[in-house]
Amino acid sequence: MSVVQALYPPCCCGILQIVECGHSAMEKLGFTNFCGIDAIGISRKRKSLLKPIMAKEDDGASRIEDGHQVKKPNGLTPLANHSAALFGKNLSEMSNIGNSMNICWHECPIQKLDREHLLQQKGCVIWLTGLSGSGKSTLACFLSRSLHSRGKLTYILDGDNIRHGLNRDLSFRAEDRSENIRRIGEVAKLLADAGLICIASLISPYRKDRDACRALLPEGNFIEVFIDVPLEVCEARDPKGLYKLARAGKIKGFTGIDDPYEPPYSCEIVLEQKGSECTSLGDMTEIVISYLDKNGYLRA
Ligand SMILES: Nc1ncnc2c1ncn2[C@@H]1O[C@H](COP(=O)(O)OS(=O)(=O)O)[C@@H](OP(=O)(O)O)[C@H]1O
Ligand SMILES: Nc1ncnc2c1ncn2[C@@H]1O[C@H](COP(=O)(O)OP(=O)(O)O)[C@@H](O)[C@H]1O
Repeated sequence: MSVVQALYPPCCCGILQIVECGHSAMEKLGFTNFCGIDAIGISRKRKSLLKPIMAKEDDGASRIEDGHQVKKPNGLTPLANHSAALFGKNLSEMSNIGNSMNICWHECPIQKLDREHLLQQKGCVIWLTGLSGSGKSTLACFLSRSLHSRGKLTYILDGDNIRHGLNRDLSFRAEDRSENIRRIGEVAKLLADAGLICIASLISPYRKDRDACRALLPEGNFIEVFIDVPLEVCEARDPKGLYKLARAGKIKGFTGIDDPYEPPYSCEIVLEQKGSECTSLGDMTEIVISYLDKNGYLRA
């Protein structure tokens, strides 16, 4: 008898279970045998859907490979590489990421391109960065409305809004801002992979955090838009009265006052003021949308 950790039911969305299967049950339930290991499956036809991830043969002993004992903390031993090859998978795909041990990436036959075809657009992230009061949230809404009217699916990730839920545990200390941006970057990546035009609108004051989000996405999928509005203008707008509080020392570490904002060295789009005039929201929207159009994001 073998113990196999496999997807059950054996399909992409199956639940990972440890299944014990013996020879007698095997035939009755249509279990299959591969590489000397009895494992659960529906039929031989569906064998390709069966993705055993780790197995421990019933002697319970751990294997020695290259002079090392191969045993995972949960007591399961990796399948031999020839088993992995049978499924077109290499055991090196088993990963430890951060604190997550023994995890494995699962592919689905419906991919980003299929979703893009359905939506007739290309999934991407428009990353709006700039000081508080520079107009990020307003532009995000203008963009969303304009794209919506062209039949394009968008979703806004607004820093302020995400801090009401997913990121409510984060403060405005540098490391928390970084974590805020990292999480939003990861969510944006998922939305872009879903085929959406994701509009992320957050101060994201540190260059390295924005660059890290860019690095999460395929080349060309991260469109950084710097809303370059001077501090004096933002401060004069002060729609929430936060600059006033920051100047009075009632808010510590306010971006632009006593916390830094690092403008991008190079980014896809810079929306600047024209002299003392603010670029109109209509013009800003048009600049971003023509960039998307010219670069093929508005078709599949
Ligand atoms: N200390 C400090 N510094 C900057 N901003 C502050 C601060 N405290 C509260 N706020 C309010 O939080 C909004 C910014 O949230 P973000 O998630 O975009 O910030 S960051 O990217 O993590 O820096 C920001 O919203 P916007 O004005 O829309 O940018 C402010 O309303
Ligand atoms: N291009 C613009 N010209 C003039 N006022 C603007 C422009 N963009 C935004 N505003 C105004 O500036 C204020 C701040 O805009 P908001 O979108 O809340 O900025 P942010 O999200 O960057 O804090 C709002 O009162 C908004 O109406």
